[in-house]
Amino acid sequence: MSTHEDLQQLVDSGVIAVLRGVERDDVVDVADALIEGGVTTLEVTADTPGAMDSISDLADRYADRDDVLVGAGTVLDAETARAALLAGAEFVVSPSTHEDVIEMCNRYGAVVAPGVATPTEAVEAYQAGADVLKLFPASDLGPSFLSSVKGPLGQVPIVPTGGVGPDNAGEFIEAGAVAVGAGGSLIDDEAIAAGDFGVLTENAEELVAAVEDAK
Ligand SMILES: O=C(O)C(=O)C[C@H](O)[C@H](O)COP(=O)(O)O
Repeated sequence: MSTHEDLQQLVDSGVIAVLRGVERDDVVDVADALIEGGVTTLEVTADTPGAMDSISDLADRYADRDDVLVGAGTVLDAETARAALLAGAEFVVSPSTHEDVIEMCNRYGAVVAPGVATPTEAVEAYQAGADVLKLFPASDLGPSFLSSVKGPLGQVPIVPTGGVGPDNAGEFIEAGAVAVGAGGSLIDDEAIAAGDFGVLTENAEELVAAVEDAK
């Protein structure tokens, strides 16, 4: 798919699941459970041991699923971005803005979502070639901050991430977010350790419902 189509799909999906610290042995079960609950955009963070292998496992598993997007998160440099793209990542997310990461993703046609926390950072990242911006840490900044930023910067697609869950996702969408990113409210380490992946499906369903209701 083209960058534009991937971006559209990411936005339409409404929720980006952040898989941080999920072991490679569990990653397919976790992904299957989230997809069953309606979360079809999956970000494996690069600080997770074996992250590139996990990305590759997921990219292979869902190669025939046009509705599933696999990407990399916590990407802080161009080397990590390139490794993620080679492993099969279709999008790259960072908690901060790195021009070399944006450049690398633009070069290979992958969606890139740098992290921003101020209007100046938002404009600079968008100007540098970001496709969508991750507002981070979103729950500390709050929906009203997002709504204020969207006043003058209505053209910039923003995905709030960090502390987002079913209780506040709707407020962020109403404040102008195109989608939300969520880790902690979806991923339950105890449930994963117990092999109870149904909990993740329920978490996904709850978050998707909150986003859909607000759209
Ligand atoms: O480093 C990154 O690229 C990140 O994705 C930062 C956070 O891990 C996410 O923002 C998820 O935060 P929670 O939903 O609060 O778990």
